[in-house]
Amino acid sequence: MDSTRPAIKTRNLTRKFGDFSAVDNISFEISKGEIFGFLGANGAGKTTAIRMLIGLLTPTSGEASVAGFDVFTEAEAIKNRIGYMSQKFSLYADLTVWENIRLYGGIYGLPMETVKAKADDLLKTLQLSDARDKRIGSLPLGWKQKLAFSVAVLHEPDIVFLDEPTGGVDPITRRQFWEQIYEVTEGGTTVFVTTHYMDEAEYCDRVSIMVDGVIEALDTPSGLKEEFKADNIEEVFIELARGADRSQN
Ligand SMILES: Nc1ncnc2c1ncn2[C@@H]1O[C@H](COP(=O)(O)OP(=O)(O)OP(=O)(O)O)[C@@H](O)[C@H]1O
Repeated sequence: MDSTRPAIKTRNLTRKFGDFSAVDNISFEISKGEIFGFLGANGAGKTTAIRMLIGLLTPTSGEASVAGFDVFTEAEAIKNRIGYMSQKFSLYADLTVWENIRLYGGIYGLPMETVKAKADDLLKTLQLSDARDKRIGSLPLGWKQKLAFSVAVLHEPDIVFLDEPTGGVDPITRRQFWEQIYEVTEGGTTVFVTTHYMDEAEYCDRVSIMVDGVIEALDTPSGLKEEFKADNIEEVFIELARGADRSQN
């Protein structure tokens, strides 16, 4: 991918369901290798935005390109250049660790030799070599998440989309997960991540905060704290999300 071109670019990207604007004119540019935190309360429109960016949902209006491809006309090309992981869509619980890696390697079109070599490497790095033939369903959640991330970047995508990747695990396990994120960005991969954990927002290069479908703030964590005269991102988030109609929080 051309390093001068934004990894993701949107302009007035909008998705309506009937008269309801789930995502309302969002605009931003994300650089190659950037970690972009996409925050918002429940129902803010994060998943809808991600579904448009990964080519699963057609926008109602606006523009967006991902890895240089247009979301309206080149959705298939986008799918080949991205990785995706969410709490809801991840690895197959009934397959073993190795079977999952092999399956995804096949889906991504990698040669079997490459898949084997990558599997050896990643299992060693994650200290999971002994779990190679264990069913995914039998592993602790934190391991499943680390493995799901490794599988989502197996094909060395330009961009990886992570939708609440660390839900339900302790802070130390989440921190280890973020070490993996930093590692892939060193190789130039761009990370687009949603989270409800505000400490994780501080780990991002830039953060946007979405309220009722609209991006209300977008800056570096330190820039946001300065702008809102807050000690941490949680305070900024609460200040903005307080006015939301959609959130139950
Ligand atoms: N297919 C759909 N039809 C109608 N409304 C929808 C549809 N998908 C999402 N919505 C609505 O759009 C709004 C945004 O939903 P979305 O799932 O994008 O929010 P979110 O920020 O990802 O929330 P969460 O953090 O709870 O996952 C919500 O009010 C939701 O009910």
